[in-house]
Amino acid sequence: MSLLTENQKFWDRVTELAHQNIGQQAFEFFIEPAQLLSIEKDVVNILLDSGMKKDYWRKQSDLITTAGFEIFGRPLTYSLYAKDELSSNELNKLTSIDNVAETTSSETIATAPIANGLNEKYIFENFVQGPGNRWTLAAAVAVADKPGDTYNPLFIYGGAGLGKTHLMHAIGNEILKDNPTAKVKYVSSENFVNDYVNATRKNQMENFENTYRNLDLLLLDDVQFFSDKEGTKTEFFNTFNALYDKGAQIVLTSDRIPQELNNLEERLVSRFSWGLTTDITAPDYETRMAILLIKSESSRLEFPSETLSYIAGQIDSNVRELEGALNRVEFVAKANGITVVDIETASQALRSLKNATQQSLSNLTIKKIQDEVANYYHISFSDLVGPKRPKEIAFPRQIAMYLVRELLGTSLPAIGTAFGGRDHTTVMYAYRQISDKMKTDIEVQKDIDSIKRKF
Ligand SMILES: Nc1ncnc2c1ncn2[C@@H]1O[C@H](COP(=O)(O)OP(=O)(O)OP(=O)(O)O)[C@@H](O)[C@H]1O
Repeated sequence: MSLLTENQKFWDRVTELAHQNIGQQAFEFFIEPAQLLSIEKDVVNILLDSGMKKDYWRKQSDLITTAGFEIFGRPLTYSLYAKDELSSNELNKLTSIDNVAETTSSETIATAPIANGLNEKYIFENFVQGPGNRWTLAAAVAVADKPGDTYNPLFIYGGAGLGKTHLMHAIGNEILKDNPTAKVKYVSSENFVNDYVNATRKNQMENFENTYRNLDLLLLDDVQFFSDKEGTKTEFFNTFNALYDKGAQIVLTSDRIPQELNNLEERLVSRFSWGLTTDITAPDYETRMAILLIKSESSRLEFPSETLSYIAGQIDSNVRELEGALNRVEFVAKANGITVVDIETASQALRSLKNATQQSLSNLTIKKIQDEVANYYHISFSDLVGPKRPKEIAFPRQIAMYLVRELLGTSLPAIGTAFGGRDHTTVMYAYRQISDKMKTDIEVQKDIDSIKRKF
């Protein structure tokens, strides 16, 4: 029997099962107009006439699972497409896919469709280009154009809230626009580790590997938070190799350069440099203004340019905070029935935002700062406050002392006591060292920024 007939048989069985289980009207409305596009490995691609029917179909996994077992001897997952959500180009591409089932696969099949994790809001079109992100944006566009070809892996690093995640999602969304059946997955490093741990616990490693090693595009965010446990590191290494070897695209982000990822193995870090490592730095004034302009357009309020300029002048190192400031101003304006937002309103709103930040710092303690710093640099608390002096420990210690002084205003002798009874001149030296670096060293700025975000 040909594979094509097998597919048809499978689809006939799906509709037959549906007929038996649901009412005639629902059957005619939801099931009959649906079309089988293709069956690729474990995934059945189904085309609906309307996107509003997706919810109904999402609840019909039993039909697909049962028919999958009956015809192919294994459960299948499914992906839904809707004619009214696709451009004619996308539709043509989809409907020209050969209806070939790869029935030879002996892999264990996941029972739920793979969620790609993408946020559709993050696209290239609404990413504002500026001197701080120009090259990274160009690289991201090139990767989306020719995944697996131009820069593989693409490693994006930079400080908090500067658009790394936005660009990652934009790559995924763009690739799916060109190829809706591409297997794309966005995942934070933390969730990758969670998925792995859950899979080992539930004895579902084959599922895990099926999900991750069959991707066309893996977007792995914040690799600095990757667990340093042996098992997960090895799994990540193997996943990386499997994807790279089959030409799948890998995009990674981090708040620091690969060489400073102490949590990952050397052999993995060295692979990151096979592709392109590129950074994003803080937006200049013009870029901040352009971002504010775009974001304020979606509000029903009017923002004269001097107000936007005022906001852009207040927050200069983090786009997420810039957005937060704009939201805050919008909120205060709306609460006061203001439609044209003047500088006075903006400054009032941002004053209360600063107060709120101070409020959150009021719960901060020296111990909390020490713990976060130790955690960030993957050293123990006792090393941080202990006598050891190698650079990997002395530098985090200086950072922690700087933060305690900066955020809590603690006296130098008291800081010395909290760090293992050190002399106040040592603390002063540490504070000066880091203050100087903060003016010129982008890596130190990024580290401090990331640690502060934890508080
Ligand atoms: N150039 C830009 N144009 C438009 N929006 C931007 C730009 N840069 C950042 N943003 C917006 O700022 C917010 C924060 O960006 P994003 O989450 O991508 O930062 P990040 O670098 O991944 O930060 P983190 O390291 O903290 O995860 C998002 O809402 C994003 O859309």
